[in-house]
Amino acid sequence: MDRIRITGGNELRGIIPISGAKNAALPLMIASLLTDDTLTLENVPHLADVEQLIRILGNHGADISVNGRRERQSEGYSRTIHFTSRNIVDTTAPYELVSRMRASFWVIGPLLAREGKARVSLPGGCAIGTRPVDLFIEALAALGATIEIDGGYINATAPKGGLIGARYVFPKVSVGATHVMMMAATLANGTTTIGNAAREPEVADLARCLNAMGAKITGAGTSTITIEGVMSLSGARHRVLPDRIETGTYAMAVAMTGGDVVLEGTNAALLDTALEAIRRAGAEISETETGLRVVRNGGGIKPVDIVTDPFPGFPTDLQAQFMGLMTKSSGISHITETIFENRFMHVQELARLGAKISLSGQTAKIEGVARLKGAPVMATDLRASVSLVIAGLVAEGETMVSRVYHLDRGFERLEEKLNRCGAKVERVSD
Ligand SMILES: CC(=O)N[C@H]1[C@@H](OP(=O)(O)OP(=O)(O)OC[C@H]2O[C@@H](n3ccc(=O)[nH]c3=O)[C@H](O)[C@@H]2O)O[C@H](CO)[C@@H](O)[C@@H]1O
Ligand SMILES: C=C(OP(=O)(O)O)C(=O)O
Repeated sequence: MDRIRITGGNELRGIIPISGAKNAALPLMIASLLTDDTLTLENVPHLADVEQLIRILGNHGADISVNGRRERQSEGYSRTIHFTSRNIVDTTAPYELVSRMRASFWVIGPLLAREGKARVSLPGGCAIGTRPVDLFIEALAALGATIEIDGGYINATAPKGGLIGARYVFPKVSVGATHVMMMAATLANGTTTIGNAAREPEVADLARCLNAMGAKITGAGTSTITIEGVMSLSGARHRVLPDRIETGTYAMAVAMTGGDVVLEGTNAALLDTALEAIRRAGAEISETETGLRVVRNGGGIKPVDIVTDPFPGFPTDLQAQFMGLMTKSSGISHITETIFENRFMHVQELARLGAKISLSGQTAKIEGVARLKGAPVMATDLRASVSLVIAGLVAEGETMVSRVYHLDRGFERLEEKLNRCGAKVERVSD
């Protein structure tokens, strides 16, 4: 199993190309099941989750071809991939495939809308909370589907004439359930209105792609989305938007080590709240022609309190990384997690490096320390693992991160991107 060895103490200086967003690419790939035509996606990141979803879509009958090419001068590595699901050969998404990744459950929306039925295993994904699927069930039932849970699977069946447009207000904001209801409603009879919809940029990106395929969606990116059902969707070509979580992660890494880095191919509007927190922590962030420039030349790291929230709030997917940054601040900061009930597993691992963190319910209190010291640590989930890398970049000596398969789910060529900017990060295969 691979591990990552970080030798701390180097500033970051240079250019980091930002990849296409994992959390946009996954629902976009799933949307290809809605049409018998070809959906071409550009800027798809090369990640374990993308490879796993390729296997899942293949199981439903998708024909998938990849054009590998380097897309930007300073070496972006994302790929263009063509997805063609001429026929759906299987409407079952089996446990062995779905249990490894939460987003694979979302195939339920397109399968149900196009084929009138779907049998999908209850999902897996990062162990950051219980992560129920009640909102998906309610949303699909609102469109007329009959849902049964049987042997760890959800069996969903559409009415004879297909799904029926409806008005549904989510009792709680859910990114995944918004994606699924929006996809399912594109082929429903009549108009669907989704209230209290997730406003994440990835939802708006999915709607842009669906509209390019012939869907009639307005309001995506706001909390009310309207979808006028159409008879069928066609193929399209769509570019995946930049990864705001990768952007925020590297911005926090620079704030941590000090230095001067341009994050290429991304933009501030994707993560305003997080950038504001990083600025308050002491980094300067400006927009450039090619992306975002992050600079911290001396001045230390200031303590900043944050609370995670659905977009446009501070993203839960950047909470662990921000905690990594705060371990070296000059005072006391508080981080409150409101989205997932078990997303503090990085606390005990950061403590191995010398961080001083105490937990009270959903709030962590971080007392900044003058020095962190390298140690063996274990990645517990995707974003937790990269918080250990951020801490390792300034820890004295060597930090060895194990279980890096978590990291490979969501960070494309992390070692290479950091090393080009002066870090010392090495993958060790046992
Ligand atoms: C692949 C992907 O895009 N994953 C992201 C997506 O996950 P995901 O779509 O799974 O997250 P949700 O927005 O659905 O979850 C938000 C909250 O709603 C709860 N909930 C959700 C569905 C449901 O049926 N019932 C229910 O109670 C969840 O347990 C959680 O407490 O959004 C999360 C919140 O921004 C991010 O952390 C994940 O990185
Ligand atoms: C939690 C995440 O992914 P997933 O929803 O697939 O578990 C994530 O991307 O941080």
